[in-house]
Amino acid sequence: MLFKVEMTVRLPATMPAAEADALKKTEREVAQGLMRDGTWRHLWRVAGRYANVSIFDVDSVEQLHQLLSGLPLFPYMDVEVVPLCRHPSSIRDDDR
Ligand SMILES: O=C(O)C[C@H]1C=CC(=O)O1
Repeated sequence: MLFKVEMTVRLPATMPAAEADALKKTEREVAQGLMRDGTWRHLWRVAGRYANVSIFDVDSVEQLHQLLSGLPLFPYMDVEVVPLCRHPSSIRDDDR
């Protein structure tokens, strides 16, 4: 099942830089692990914002929720999830 997920990160201005850097480093490691195993298919920066648009390939909504809520930056994110299905006009065979 494919989902478009938009994550907007809002770290508190009062968070010490070292704590923010550590969270971002751990987040990157988790994200790259999920990208390597194919679960986090795409990760794009939204230009001009501390936000991303991602495509996840998961087995269930529960798996997606578990994954998103386990991200190190999750407590500081606004997350919007949109379910996707194949477009009948698509000529790609990697979008199902
Ligand atoms: O930077 C972000 O958009 C937040 C988050 C998503 C992946 C990652 O490494 O950090």
